[in-house]
Amino acid sequence: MIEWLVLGALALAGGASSSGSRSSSSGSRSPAPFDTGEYRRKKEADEAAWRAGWEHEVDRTRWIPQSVAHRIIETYPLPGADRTYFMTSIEKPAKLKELLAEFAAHNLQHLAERKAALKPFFDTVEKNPLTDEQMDACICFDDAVQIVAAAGSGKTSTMVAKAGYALQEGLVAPEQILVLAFNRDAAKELDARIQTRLAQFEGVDRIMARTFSAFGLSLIGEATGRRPSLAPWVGSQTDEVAKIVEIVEDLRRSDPAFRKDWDVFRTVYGRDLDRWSAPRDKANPSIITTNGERVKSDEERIIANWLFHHGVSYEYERRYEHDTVTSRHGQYKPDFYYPDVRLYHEHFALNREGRPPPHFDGDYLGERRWKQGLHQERGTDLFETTSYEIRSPGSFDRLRQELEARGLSLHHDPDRTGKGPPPPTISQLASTLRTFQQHVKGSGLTIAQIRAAIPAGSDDAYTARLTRFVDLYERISAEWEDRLRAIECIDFDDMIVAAAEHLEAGYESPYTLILADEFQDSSRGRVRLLKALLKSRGHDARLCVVGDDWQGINRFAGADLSVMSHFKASFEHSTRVMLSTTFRCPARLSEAASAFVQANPRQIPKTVVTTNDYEGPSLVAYASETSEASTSLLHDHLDALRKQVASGALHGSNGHRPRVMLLGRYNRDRPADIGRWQRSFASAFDLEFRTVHASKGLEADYVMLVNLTEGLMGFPAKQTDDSVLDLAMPEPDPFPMSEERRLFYVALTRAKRQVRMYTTIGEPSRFLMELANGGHLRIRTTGGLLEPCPSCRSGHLKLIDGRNGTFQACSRSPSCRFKRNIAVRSGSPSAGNDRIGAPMKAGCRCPICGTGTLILRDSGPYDPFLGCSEYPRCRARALPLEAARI
Ligand SMILES: Nc1ncnc2c1ncn2[C@@H]1O[C@H](COP(=O)(O)OP(=O)(O)OP(=O)(O)O)[C@@H](O)[C@H]1O
Repeated sequence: MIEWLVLGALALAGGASSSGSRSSSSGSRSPAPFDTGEYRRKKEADEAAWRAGWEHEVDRTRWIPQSVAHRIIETYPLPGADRTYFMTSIEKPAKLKELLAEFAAHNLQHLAERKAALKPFFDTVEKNPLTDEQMDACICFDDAVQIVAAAGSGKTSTMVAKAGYALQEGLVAPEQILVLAFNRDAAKELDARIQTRLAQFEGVDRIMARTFSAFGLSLIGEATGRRPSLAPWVGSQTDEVAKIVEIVEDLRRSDPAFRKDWDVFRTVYGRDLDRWSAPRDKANPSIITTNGERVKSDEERIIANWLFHHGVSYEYERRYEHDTVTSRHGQYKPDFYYPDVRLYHEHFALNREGRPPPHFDGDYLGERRWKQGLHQERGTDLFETTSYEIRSPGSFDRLRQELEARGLSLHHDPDRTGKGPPPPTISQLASTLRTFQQHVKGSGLTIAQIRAAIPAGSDDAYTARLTRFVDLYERISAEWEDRLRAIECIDFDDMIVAAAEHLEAGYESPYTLILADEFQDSSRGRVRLLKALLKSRGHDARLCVVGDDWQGINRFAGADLSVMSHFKASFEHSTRVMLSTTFRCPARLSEAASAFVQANPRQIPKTVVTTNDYEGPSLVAYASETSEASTSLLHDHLDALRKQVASGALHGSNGHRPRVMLLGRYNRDRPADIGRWQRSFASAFDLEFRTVHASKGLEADYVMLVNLTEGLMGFPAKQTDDSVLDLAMPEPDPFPMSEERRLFYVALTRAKRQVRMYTTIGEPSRFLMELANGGHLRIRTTGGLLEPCPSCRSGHLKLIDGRNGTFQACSRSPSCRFKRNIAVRSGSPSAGNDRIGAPMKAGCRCPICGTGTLILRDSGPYDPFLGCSEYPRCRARALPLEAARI
């Protein structure tokens, strides 16, 4: 549905006509206290004269864009003379609304007429006849149209058809059409599709289909007569990151102050902190320091890493030197102890006002007083830090002073290695810096503006890290610019900005229809370029962008998803059109994927419907003991598919060979045997491996998501949500892992039939558990089903043989304390049975009576079941684990 036309529908329902002459009584909001015949005639004459003044500006054989109504209201004095400023300010908005409704009603009829008249064209312009909403998107020629599309809704078809529609109707000449794409492959595909599908139009080869960058470069060349050169290292994310690494290494060599700042940042502040006010993510139970200790909080990890890299000898949670066990207190273990100077150190999660986070329960401040009193009473030394202090710029100043005052000498050693996870590498940080730089340059931000964006006084902000990051960025980006200048080159961000500047300074663009694909991947720099293209043509250019904010996965390359939600604010007189029919995913898959991605309330809501009536299971998951077992299961499944194809039981969709796509979060997820598998299954189906990023825009019958586990290199990946990026964003997205969530959505929506997910029992991905929790799938294991924990929603339930019988507990214990008694008294009274609510292993202790043993009974009229050895005294029954296997 086209947003604006709702107004037209209302106008039509109210009896308004779209003809040029209208009675003022139908829409004018002017008060008429003495509405005599003479007054009415005068009013009608005024209205007719007013309309006659501007009617030549309106082409009623075409779509009338909203800007026409706005221009009329601004240019032509309202009907009737002698208006006061006050009357005009009241009447103008009402008259504008009336005119917009009138034009919307016209457009609604125009839409219906053109659909009917051009049916043969719309049925053949693409491979499949266009749907109603695709035709709407083609015919709607508003000033700026935003097509918000679902995955698999035929975005490319719609773009091609829109260019074809414009040519068919003579709205533009081929050389006035500009099609912009995000990357080279997409630009090539669009160009090829336009050349084949629109071959009947003369001059179709003059349609310009380019990437934003290639277009920017040629525009600068035409505007200045000197085409600029791109630096040899730009264009590939890998090369750009390598350049940052080179700059960092050079600066470390040449500047000792930089070296120190960089090394301290990498080893102590390299990883981000969770928000102070949010409960800790239970899916991440262990926080491990570089030295290898398991600590209770991220802030403790940072303190420990600072101590470790400064060579301070410390003990974490060592037993206090005095016995403190009473009826109320256990043995006290202070957070840190410095044996060389006999100093205890407690770190408290307190904000600037001295309050603990809202989710803390218990008497946290009382505990603190107890600890302070204890040290005073026993005459031991206590040093305290708080969250506020550690997160503030001078985070470790007091601790350093205290330790040095006691005679310790501190030396930072960035190369010290421990048993725990090492700090991020130069190249990992360089990647974050490059992404940050793309956002900063794309938005034209200055260092002062970035510094001003560092939140002051917020409990959650990690200002110590943000400040240091911006200091480093300032040095590195200055060096980047120097190196560009030295070889008289520019980078892509400069190029987009420079192209926009030429247009803004008066260079006239020849394009009157601008189509931009994958708009969700645009930076603010690209939006500026599109605005400048429109402005350079005055009123006769139209923009149409196609995007799916649910598939915004290029933040790492400078994309700023807020361009989608801010479209209305960025482009005057815009309209939104939805493409909500997917031709790809089956209903259940589409529903699960839509619910999953919309868990983030920032995503634009839409209801996706599907034309795919595949009814088999569209989402299945398998958890194995090890990743090797998981790969072997995947191979078995591929072999089973091969057999089904060979026997004729399975075919590809639309008469094609079946296509199977293995997807991984990283390249390293590629199965080692993929080459061999491709050869041995070649007779049955096409098989390939891709990263999820590289699968964008593609589809397959079966999608198999491998290595779907938690962890640093898992899915979701941990390092993509760095909060430093928020400093360069107009509207940071506070929803955790939002970019990874969208990436997962992209993976799910590649499948035309089924998505199979492969994980391990120990570390299933939280995304997978969320789907299981939402009832969208069941996770199969070799031992039965993996039931998600209803409390933390990221762990799964395990059977535990306890002193008082068997119970279920969360795999994330002790971080998640969920426990459940599995005995359920639900047997019918006549049978008198006690059903056990989870499949059990034969031979384990009966959870109902606690004394008997569960024995497999497989004789008689019933399916095999486990019964208690104490029968008939105990009538417990359970499903055996083996029978639960699917
Ligand atoms: N009107 C239509 N009727 C039937 N099938 C269509 C129609 N339009 C497009 N399709 C088919 O839908 C599938 C998805 O199209 P396409 O790849 O263009 O979608 P997309 O919106 O670009 O997808 P994604 O956003 O996931 O990259 C293709 O197989 C295409 O041929």
